[in-house]
Amino acid sequence: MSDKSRAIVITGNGTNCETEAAHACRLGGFDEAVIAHIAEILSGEIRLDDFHFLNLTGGFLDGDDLGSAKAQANRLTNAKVAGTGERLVEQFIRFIDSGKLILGVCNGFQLMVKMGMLPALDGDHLSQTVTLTHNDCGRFQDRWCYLKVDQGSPCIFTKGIEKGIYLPVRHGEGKFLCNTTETIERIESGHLAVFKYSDENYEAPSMDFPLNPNGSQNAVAGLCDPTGRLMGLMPHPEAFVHYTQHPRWTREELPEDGDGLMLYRNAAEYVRNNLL
Ligand SMILES: NC(=O)CC[C@H](N)C(=O)O
Repeated sequence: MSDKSRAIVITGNGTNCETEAAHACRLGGFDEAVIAHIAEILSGEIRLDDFHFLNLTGGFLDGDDLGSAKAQANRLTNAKVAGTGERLVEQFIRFIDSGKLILGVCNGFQLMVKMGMLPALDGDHLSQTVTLTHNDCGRFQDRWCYLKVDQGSPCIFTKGIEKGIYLPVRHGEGKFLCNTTETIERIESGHLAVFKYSDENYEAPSMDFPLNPNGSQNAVAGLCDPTGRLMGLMPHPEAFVHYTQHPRWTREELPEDGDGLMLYRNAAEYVRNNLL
């Protein structure tokens, strides 16, 4: 592979925000960010092996039919890559095992949990143990949320975030739920619940609507796996990379960078330091 840091954004079957995700990767410091249709990957034209950072974006995969991202999770788990004899999921596992990074945003987070990539408590990235389901309020939520960061987390994307970040959510199925109490306990004790919906001072996780827009268990908004290299979150970091995207930018003094940019900067730095 070249000495350039390379990000890939997978699109198709109902994704959106791919242009924003690729822009955030470039702004964060990646030398290249390629937007690839899932068909180009399944046809073997583009290989995940040629990239360091995989982005699974937001959207409405298969129209959210069968539950958000469920059909795509089944497709990606079972589909073969043309001309190679291997299943696409083998490319995913090789990607993970070679120390690379994956970020799933919103529909991409839903896809990661439904494929089993997160939280992957025992290092098994293909068994589903948690889900994201219909918001408690019964409606789509489109609003900005305060996300308290867990500073004890192994997550590589959140290094240097002091208290929390402010990002928009746009989803109908963002309620995080675990299959058993043991799962949530292990997520908590491993500091894998990287972001929690909180009050505006990032002091305490909140179960109150609308601070917590969906009723997520333990107010979980984002998760990482035990390696810290795989992360998913319901809010959209790519939607706040510059201060003019903030809802009150004409009235408040804000730094140039939007809060979401930090995740992409950290990813680019990690790749430069560990994978090139
Ligand atoms: N913005 C998104 O990615 C939406 C995610 C998903 N389709 C939902 O509504 O829950």
